[in-house]
Amino acid sequence: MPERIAATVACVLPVAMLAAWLLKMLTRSEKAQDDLPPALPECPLRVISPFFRRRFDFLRRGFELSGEPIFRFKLLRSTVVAVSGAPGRRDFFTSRNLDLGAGFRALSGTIPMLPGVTSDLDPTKVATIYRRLASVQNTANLERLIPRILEDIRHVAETWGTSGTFSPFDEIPKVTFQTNLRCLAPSELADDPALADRLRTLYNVLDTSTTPASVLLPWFPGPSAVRKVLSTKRIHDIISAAVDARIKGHVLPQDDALQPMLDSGDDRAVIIGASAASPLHFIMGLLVAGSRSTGTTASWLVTFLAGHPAWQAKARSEIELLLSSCSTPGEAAYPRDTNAPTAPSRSLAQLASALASIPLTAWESHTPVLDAVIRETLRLAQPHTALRQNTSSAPVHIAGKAVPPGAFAVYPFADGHLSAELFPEPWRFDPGRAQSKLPFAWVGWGAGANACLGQRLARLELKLVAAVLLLGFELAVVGEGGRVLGGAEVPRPDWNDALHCRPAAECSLRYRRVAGWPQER
Ligand code: HEM
Repeated sequence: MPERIAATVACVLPVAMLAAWLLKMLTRSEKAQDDLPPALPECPLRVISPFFRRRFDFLRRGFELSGEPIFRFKLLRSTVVAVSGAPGRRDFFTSRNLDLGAGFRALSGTIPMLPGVTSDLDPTKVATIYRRLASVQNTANLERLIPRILEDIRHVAETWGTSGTFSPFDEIPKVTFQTNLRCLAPSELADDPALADRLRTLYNVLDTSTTPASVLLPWFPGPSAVRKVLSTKRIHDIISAAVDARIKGHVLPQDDALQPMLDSGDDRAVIIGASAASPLHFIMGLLVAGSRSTGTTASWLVTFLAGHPAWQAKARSEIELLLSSCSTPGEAAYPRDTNAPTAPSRSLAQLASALASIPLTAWESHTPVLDAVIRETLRLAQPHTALRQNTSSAPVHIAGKAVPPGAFAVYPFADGHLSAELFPEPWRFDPGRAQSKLPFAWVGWGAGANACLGQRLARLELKLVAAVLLLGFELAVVGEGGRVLGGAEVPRPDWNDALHCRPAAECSLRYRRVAGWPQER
C-alpha cells in the first residue's frame, strides 16, 4: 500500500509542479504602461504553437487582428513585441539596446547549453571570432578557396548521375553544407565524405528537434530536448577529435581555417564550441549560422533559375562570357572538341577547373545578373524573423511604442519583402524589378549592427553553385506527374517553413548532364 501511494505521488507530483508553474507564468500581470503596443486578444497558451510552427501566418494575423503595425503578445512569462512598417523597421534595426544574441538564445533554441560543450562568450572572444571570420573572407583566402569549393560542388553533383529528378530542398543543401565545411572546418572533416555526411545529419537533427517545449522549457527533458543534447554532444565530439589530432601533431598542419587559429593560440573552446547565446564560436556555431541560410538560398536560387528560362539563359551567358574572357588565347577554357567522346563526369571536372580560372574580382564585380538573381531570391525566399531582446534597464521605443526591459522584439522579413507597396506583385520572381529606395525595405543580409558577417563568402558560394549547375546541367522545375512548370507556375516559397521555405505544392528539379559546353547544349 505505501508503495502504491509513493508511486502515485511520483507520477502526480511532477505534473502538479508543471501545472502550478504554468499557472504562475500565465497569471503574472504586466506593469501598466501607457505607451505599450496593443495586446493580442489571445490566451498566452494558444499563441505558442502558431508562433513556433506557423510564424508567418501567426504574425500576419496578429497585425490584422490588432489593426496596428505593432502589437504585443505573451509567450509564457515573456512579453514579445511584433514590429512592422517603415518607422518600426528603422527603429528595430538601429536600436542599440536590442540584442540579437539574447533574442536568439531565448526564442530560437537551436543549440542547447551543455557544460564543457556550449557556453556564453565574453566580448573579447566574440571579437576574436569576428576577426577569424573576416580572415576566412579576405581576398587572398577566397581566391584560394574558389577551386576547392568548385571541386566540392562537382563531387556532390557527380553523385546525382547523368539525369534524373530530385528535390532541390534535399539535394542542394548537401552541396552547400560541404562547401561551408570546406571553408570553416578542419580540412580532415571536409575531406572525409562519411564524417561530413554524419555531421550534416546531426545538424539536421538539431534543426528538426526544435519544438516549442525545447525552446520555452529548455530544462524540461522531453524527447526533442534529449535529441538536441545528444546531437550537440556528438557534433562537438567529431569536431574536437579533429582539432585535438591537429593540436597533438597526429595530423600535419593544413592550409585551412583551423590552422591560423591554432597558430595564433586561440582558445580551444572558442575554436570548437557553439554558443547557446549567439550563432557564434567558430566551427560549430558558424556552421549553424551559415549552412542553413546558404542551403535554403541556394535551393531557391537554382529552383527559380530552373523555372524561369529567360533568367536562366541570361545568367548562363554571363558566366560563359566570364569563362571566355578568362581563357588564354589558343586554349580551350572548357571542352570545345565536340568530336571527342567526352564522358559526362569528365566534363564536370573540366567545367570545375575552367570556372576556377575566373578570378574573384570577376565573380564579385562582373556578374550583375547573378547579383540581381541572388537579391531577388533573398527577397522572396528568406522566411527569417529577426529576434531581439531589450537587455537594457529602460524601455526601447519602436515607432513610439515601448518594448519593456527584458521583453523581446521580433521583425518578420515578410513585412518589407512581401509588401505590394514596396515590391509590386511581390510573389513574382523578377530580378529586373526596380529596387525600393526606402531604408530597410530589403534586408536580405540583415541590416544595422547585426548585418550578416558571412555574406562575402555566402555570395561567392551561391555564384559557384549556380555556375556549375547552369553550365553542367539542363534544368527544369517539374510538378505533379512530371509536368514542367515555368514562370508563375513555379510553386511559391512557404514562409511558414522557417528553415527551408519548402513549398507546400510538389516541386522537383529535372536535370540532365550536359556533356560539353557550349556546342552540345
Ligand atoms: C545565403 C546565406 C546567408 C544569408 C541569407 C544570411 C543572412 C543573415 C541575416 C539576415 C542575418 C541577420 C539576422 C538578424 O538580423 O536577425 C545574418 C547574421 C549573421 N550571419 Fe549570415 N547569412 C548567410 C550566410 C552566412 C554565413 C556563410 C555565415 C558564416 C560563415 C554567416 C554568419 C552570420 C553571423 C555570424 C551573423 C550574426 C551577426 C551578429 O551577431 O551581429 N552567415 N545572416
